[in-house]
Amino acid sequence: MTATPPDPVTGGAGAPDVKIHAADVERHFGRGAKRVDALGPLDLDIRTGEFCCIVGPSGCGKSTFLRIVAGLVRPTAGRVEIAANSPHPAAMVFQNYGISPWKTVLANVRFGLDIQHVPRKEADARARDWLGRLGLAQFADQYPAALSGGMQQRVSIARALAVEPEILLMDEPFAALDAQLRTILQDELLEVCQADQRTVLFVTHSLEEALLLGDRVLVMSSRPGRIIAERVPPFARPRTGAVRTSPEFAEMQAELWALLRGEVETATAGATS
Ligand SMILES: Nc1ncnc2c1ncn2[C@@H]1O[C@H](COP(=O)(O)OP(=O)(O)OP(=O)(O)O)[C@@H](O)[C@H]1O
Repeated sequence: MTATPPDPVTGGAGAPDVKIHAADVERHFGRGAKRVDALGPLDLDIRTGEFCCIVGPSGCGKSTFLRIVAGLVRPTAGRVEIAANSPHPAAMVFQNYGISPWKTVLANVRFGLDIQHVPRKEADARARDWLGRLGLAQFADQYPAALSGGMQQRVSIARALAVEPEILLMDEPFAALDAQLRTILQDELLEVCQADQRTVLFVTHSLEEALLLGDRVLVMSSRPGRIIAERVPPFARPRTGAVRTSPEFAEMQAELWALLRGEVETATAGATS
Protein backbone atom coordinates (compact mmCIF):
# COMPACT_ATOMS: atom_id res chain seq x y z
CA MET A 1 0.00 0.00 0.00
CA THR A 2 1.05 3.60 -0.35
CA ALA A 3 0.62 6.23 2.30
CA THR A 4 1.15 9.93 2.70
CA PRO A 5 3.23 10.73 5.77
CA PRO A 6 2.42 13.72 7.92
CA ASP A 7 3.91 17.15 7.43
CA PRO A 8 6.14 16.58 4.40
CA VAL A 9 8.91 19.17 4.39
CA THR A 10 11.88 19.88 2.22
CA GLY A 11 15.19 19.30 3.89
CA GLY A 12 14.17 17.15 6.91
CA ALA A 13 14.64 19.68 9.72
CA GLY A 14 17.35 21.40 7.75
CA ALA A 15 19.91 18.65 7.34
CA PRO A 16 20.35 17.88 3.65
CA ASP A 17 20.77 14.11 3.92
CA VAL A 18 18.02 13.47 6.49
CA LYS A 19 15.00 11.73 4.97
CA ILE A 20 12.95 11.10 8.12
CA HIS A 21 13.17 13.36 11.15
CA ALA A 22 11.25 12.41 14.28
CA ALA A 23 11.28 14.86 17.19
CA ASP A 24 9.79 14.15 20.64
CA VAL A 25 7.29 11.75 19.13
CA GLU A 26 4.82 10.24 21.59
CA ARG A 27 1.65 8.26 21.14
CA HIS A 28 -0.84 7.05 23.67
CA PHE A 29 -4.10 5.20 23.15
CA GLY A 30 -7.29 5.43 25.22
CA ARG A 31 -8.08 7.68 28.17
CA GLY A 32 -8.10 7.71 31.96
CA ALA A 33 -7.41 4.39 33.64
CA LYS A 34 -7.43 2.68 30.23
CA ARG A 35 -4.74 4.91 28.77
CA VAL A 36 -1.83 3.04 27.19
CA ASP A 37 1.42 4.95 26.74
CA ALA A 38 2.62 3.18 23.64
CA LEU A 39 5.56 5.18 22.38
CA GLY A 40 8.18 7.77 23.18
CA PRO A 41 9.34 10.34 23.54
CA LEU A 42 11.36 9.33 20.52
CA ASP A 43 13.92 11.33 18.56
CA LEU A 44 15.41 9.94 15.40
CA ASP A 45 16.98 10.99 12.12
CA ILE A 46 17.17 8.54 9.22
CA ARG A 47 19.44 9.42 6.34
CA THR A 48 18.44 9.26 2.69
CA GLY A 49 19.27 5.78 1.39
CA GLU A 50 19.80 4.34 4.87
CA PHE A 51 18.47 0.88 5.77
CA CYS A 52 17.47 1.29 9.39
CA CYS A 53 16.25 -1.65 11.48
CA ILE A 54 14.28 -1.36 14.70
CA VAL A 55 14.24 -4.16 17.27
CA GLY A 56 12.40 -4.12 20.57
CA PRO A 57 10.18 -6.17 22.84
CA SER A 58 6.62 -7.02 21.91
CA GLY A 59 4.21 -4.11 22.40
CA CYS A 60 6.91 -1.41 22.71
CA GLY A 61 5.41 0.72 19.95
CA LYS A 62 7.45 -0.32 16.89
CA SER A 63 4.43 -0.71 14.60
CA THR A 64 2.91 2.47 16.02
CA PHE A 65 6.04 4.40 15.05
CA LEU A 66 6.03 2.90 11.56
CA ARG A 67 2.37 3.84 11.15
CA ILE A 68 3.10 7.37 12.29
CA VAL A 69 5.84 7.66 9.65
CA ALA A 70 3.40 6.25 7.08
CA GLY A 71 0.82 8.86 8.02
CA LEU A 72 -1.68 6.22 9.16
CA VAL A 73 -1.56 7.24 12.84
CA ARG A 74 -1.07 10.74 14.26
CA PRO A 75 1.40 11.27 17.08
CA THR A 76 -0.10 12.48 20.37
CA ALA A 77 2.90 14.78 20.76
CA GLY A 78 5.96 15.69 18.73
CA ARG A 79 6.32 15.53 14.97
CA VAL A 80 7.63 13.49 12.07
CA GLU A 81 9.00 15.32 9.06
CA ILE A 82 9.71 13.67 5.74
CA ALA A 83 12.00 15.25 3.19
CA ALA A 84 9.66 14.19 0.40
CA ASN A 85 10.13 14.73 -3.31
CA SER A 86 6.71 13.32 -4.21
CA PRO A 87 3.17 13.47 -2.79
CA HIS A 88 3.16 9.77 -1.79
CA PRO A 89 6.73 9.08 -0.65
CA ALA A 90 6.14 5.96 1.47
CA ALA A 91 4.95 2.40 0.82
CA MET A 92 4.42 -0.20 3.51
CA VAL A 93 4.80 -3.99 3.67
CA PHE A 94 2.97 -5.82 6.47
CA GLN A 95 3.56 -9.14 8.19
CA ASN A 96 0.28 -10.61 6.90
CA TYR A 97 1.05 -9.70 3.25
CA GLY A 98 -2.01 -7.42 2.87
CA ILE A 99 -2.69 -8.51 -0.69
CA SER A 100 -6.16 -8.91 -2.23
CA PRO A 101 -7.19 -12.54 -2.82
CA TRP A 102 -9.66 -11.57 -5.56
CA LYS A 103 -7.03 -9.86 -7.72
CA THR A 104 -4.46 -11.63 -9.85
CA VAL A 105 -0.82 -11.39 -8.83
CA LEU A 106 -0.23 -8.85 -11.59
CA ALA A 107 -3.22 -6.73 -10.51
CA ASN A 108 -2.01 -6.85 -6.90
CA VAL A 109 1.45 -5.62 -7.86
CA ARG A 110 -0.08 -2.93 -10.10
CA PHE A 111 -2.39 -1.71 -7.30
CA GLY A 112 -0.40 1.35 -6.17
CA LEU A 113 0.30 2.33 -9.78
CA ASP A 114 -3.44 2.16 -10.58
CA ILE A 115 -4.14 4.47 -7.64
CA GLN A 116 -1.55 6.88 -9.03
CA HIS A 117 -3.30 6.69 -12.43
CA VAL A 118 -0.19 5.39 -14.17
CA PRO A 119 -1.30 4.41 -17.73
CA ARG A 120 -2.18 0.70 -17.87
CA LYS A 121 0.53 -0.26 -20.36
CA GLU A 122 3.27 1.35 -18.29
CA ALA A 123 1.80 0.03 -15.03
CA ASP A 124 1.71 -3.52 -16.40
CA ALA A 125 5.30 -3.23 -17.61
CA ARG A 126 6.52 -1.94 -14.23
CA ALA A 127 4.56 -4.59 -12.33
CA ARG A 128 5.94 -7.35 -14.56
CA ASP A 129 9.45 -6.02 -14.12
CA TRP A 130 9.16 -6.28 -10.32
CA LEU A 131 7.54 -9.70 -10.55
CA GLY A 132 10.53 -10.79 -12.62
CA ARG A 133 13.02 -9.35 -10.15
CA LEU A 134 11.35 -11.27 -7.32
CA GLY A 135 11.16 -14.54 -9.25
CA LEU A 136 7.39 -14.46 -9.81
CA ALA A 137 7.18 -13.80 -13.55
CA GLN A 138 5.32 -17.01 -14.33
CA PHE A 139 2.69 -16.38 -11.63
CA ALA A 140 1.45 -13.03 -12.96
CA ASP A 141 -1.98 -14.34 -13.97
CA GLN A 142 -2.56 -16.56 -10.94
CA TYR A 143 -4.50 -15.67 -7.80
CA PRO A 144 -2.72 -15.39 -4.44
CA ALA A 145 -4.42 -18.51 -3.06
CA ALA A 146 -2.35 -20.56 -5.51
CA LEU A 147 0.90 -19.23 -4.02
CA SER A 148 2.86 -20.22 -0.93
CA GLY A 149 3.27 -17.79 1.97
CA GLY A 150 6.75 -16.85 0.81
CA MET A 151 5.50 -16.12 -2.69
CA GLN A 152 2.59 -14.05 -1.34
CA GLN A 153 5.04 -11.98 0.67
CA ARG A 154 7.15 -11.49 -2.47
CA VAL A 155 3.98 -10.19 -4.18
CA SER A 156 3.49 -7.78 -1.31
CA ILE A 157 7.11 -6.57 -1.57
CA ALA A 158 6.83 -6.25 -5.37
CA ARG A 159 3.65 -4.21 -4.92
CA ALA A 160 5.37 -1.81 -2.52
CA LEU A 161 8.47 -1.46 -4.72
CA ALA A 162 6.51 -1.06 -7.98
CA VAL A 163 5.52 2.48 -6.97
CA GLU A 164 9.23 3.18 -6.48
CA PRO A 165 8.66 4.76 -3.07
CA GLU A 166 11.23 7.10 -1.60
CA ILE A 167 10.71 5.30 1.70
CA LEU A 168 9.93 1.64 2.22
CA LEU A 169 8.34 0.80 5.58
CA MET A 170 8.45 -2.88 6.50
CA ASP A 171 6.66 -4.22 9.57
CA GLU A 172 8.00 -7.70 10.41
CA PRO A 173 7.56 -8.71 6.78
CA PHE A 174 9.06 -12.18 7.18
CA ALA A 175 7.70 -13.10 10.62
CA ALA A 176 5.06 -15.48 9.27
CA LEU A 177 7.51 -17.45 7.12
CA ASP A 178 9.45 -20.58 7.98
CA ALA A 179 13.16 -20.22 8.69
CA GLN A 180 14.37 -21.38 5.27
CA LEU A 181 12.06 -19.09 3.31
CA ARG A 182 12.90 -16.25 5.62
CA THR A 183 16.59 -16.66 4.85
CA ILE A 184 15.90 -16.66 1.12
CA LEU A 185 13.71 -13.54 1.29
CA GLN A 186 16.24 -11.74 3.48
CA ASP A 187 18.93 -12.38 0.87
CA GLU A 188 16.61 -11.22 -1.92
CA LEU A 189 15.69 -8.04 -0.08
CA LEU A 190 19.37 -7.34 0.58
CA GLU A 191 20.07 -7.60 -3.14
CA VAL A 192 17.08 -5.48 -4.21
CA CYS A 193 17.69 -2.71 -1.67
CA GLN A 194 21.43 -2.52 -2.31
CA ALA A 195 20.74 -2.15 -6.02
CA ASP A 196 18.67 1.02 -5.65
CA GLN A 197 19.66 2.43 -2.22
CA ARG A 198 16.15 3.16 -1.01
CA THR A 199 15.49 4.58 2.44
CA VAL A 200 14.10 1.66 4.45
CA LEU A 201 12.66 1.47 7.96
CA PHE A 202 12.40 -2.19 8.91
CA VAL A 203 10.83 -3.54 12.11
CA THR A 204 11.80 -7.03 13.20
CA HIS A 205 12.05 -9.29 16.22
CA SER A 206 15.03 -11.03 14.66
CA LEU A 207 18.45 -9.69 15.62
CA GLU A 208 19.97 -11.80 12.87
CA GLU A 209 17.72 -10.14 10.31
CA ALA A 210 18.50 -6.66 11.64
CA LEU A 211 22.27 -7.27 11.54
CA LEU A 212 22.18 -8.74 8.06
CA LEU A 213 20.04 -6.03 6.51
CA GLY A 214 20.66 -2.85 8.47
CA ASP A 215 23.11 0.00 8.05
CA ARG A 216 22.03 0.75 11.60
CA VAL A 217 20.16 -1.23 14.24
CA LEU A 218 18.09 0.68 16.80
CA VAL A 219 17.14 -1.01 20.06
CA MET A 220 13.90 0.12 21.70
CA SER A 221 12.96 -0.11 25.36
CA SER A 222 9.84 -1.78 26.68
CA ARG A 223 6.64 0.29 26.41
CA PRO A 224 6.50 3.24 26.05
CA GLY A 225 9.20 2.59 23.46
CA ARG A 226 12.25 4.82 23.33
CA ILE A 227 15.55 4.27 21.58
CA ILE A 228 18.00 2.99 24.18
CA ALA A 229 20.90 1.98 21.94
CA GLU A 230 22.06 1.85 18.37
CA ARG A 231 24.69 -0.24 16.64
CA VAL A 232 26.25 -0.08 13.18
CA PRO A 233 26.87 -3.58 11.77
CA PRO A 234 30.50 -3.55 10.56
CA PHE A 235 29.83 -5.20 7.21
CA ALA A 236 30.72 -3.45 3.95
CA ARG A 237 28.20 -2.97 1.14
CA PRO A 238 27.33 -4.68 -1.04
CA ARG A 239 26.78 -7.38 1.55
CA THR A 240 25.65 -10.96 1.10
CA GLY A 241 24.14 -13.56 3.40
CA ALA A 242 27.68 -14.88 3.95
CA VAL A 243 28.17 -12.30 6.73
CA ARG A 244 25.88 -14.44 8.91
CA THR A 245 28.78 -16.82 9.56
CA SER A 246 31.40 -14.20 10.49
CA PRO A 247 32.62 -13.94 14.10
CA GLU A 248 31.73 -10.22 14.20
CA PHE A 249 28.13 -11.14 13.38
CA ALA A 250 27.87 -13.53 16.31
CA GLU A 251 29.57 -11.01 18.60
CA MET A 252 27.21 -8.18 17.72
CA GLN A 253 24.19 -10.47 17.91
CA ALA A 254 25.20 -11.43 21.47
CA GLU A 255 25.80 -7.78 22.35
CA LEU A 256 22.39 -6.73 21.02
CA TRP A 257 20.69 -9.56 22.86
CA ALA A 258 22.37 -8.48 26.09
CA LEU A 259 20.90 -5.00 25.54
CA LEU A 260 17.47 -6.28 24.60
CA ARG A 261 17.03 -9.08 27.09
CA GLY A 262 16.21 -6.87 30.09
CA GLU A 263 13.64 -4.97 28.03
CA VAL A 264 11.98 -8.19 26.88
CA GLU A 265 11.83 -9.39 30.49
CA THR A 266 10.34 -6.07 31.62
CA ALA A 267 7.75 -6.21 28.82
CA THR A 268 6.85 -9.81 29.66
CA ALA A 269 6.52 -9.03 33.38
CA GLY A 270 4.29 -6.04 32.50
CA ALA A 271 2.10 -8.16 30.24
CA THR A 272 1.55 -10.88 32.87
CA SER A 273 1.13 -8.67 35.98
N1 LIG B 1 -5.29 1.26 17.99
C1 LIG B 1 -4.89 0.96 19.22
N2 LIG B 1 -5.73 1.08 20.30
C2 LIG B 1 -5.31 0.78 21.53
N3 LIG B 1 -4.07 0.35 21.84
C3 LIG B 1 -3.20 0.20 20.83
C4 LIG B 1 -3.55 0.49 19.46
N4 LIG B 1 -2.47 0.25 18.67
C5 LIG B 1 -1.49 -0.17 19.50
N5 LIG B 1 -1.93 -0.20 20.78
C6 LIG B 1 -1.13 -0.59 21.95
O1 LIG B 1 0.06 0.17 21.91
C7 LIG B 1 1.16 -0.64 22.33
C8 LIG B 1 2.21 -0.68 21.22
O2 LIG B 1 1.67 -1.42 20.12
P1 LIG B 1 2.53 -1.72 18.82
O3 LIG B 1 1.70 -2.61 17.94
O4 LIG B 1 3.01 -0.46 18.23
O5 LIG B 1 3.77 -2.53 19.42
P2 LIG B 1 4.87 -3.40 18.67
O6 LIG B 1 6.17 -3.05 19.30
O7 LIG B 1 4.77 -3.24 17.21
O8 LIG B 1 4.44 -4.86 19.11
P3 LIG B 1 4.72 -6.30 18.41
O9 LIG B 1 6.20 -6.46 18.37
O10 LIG B 1 4.09 -7.28 19.35
O11 LIG B 1 4.08 -6.28 17.06
C9 LIG B 1 0.60 -2.02 22.67
O12 LIG B 1 0.36 -2.07 24.06
C10 LIG B 1 -0.70 -2.05 21.90
O13 LIG B 1 -1.65 -2.88 22.55
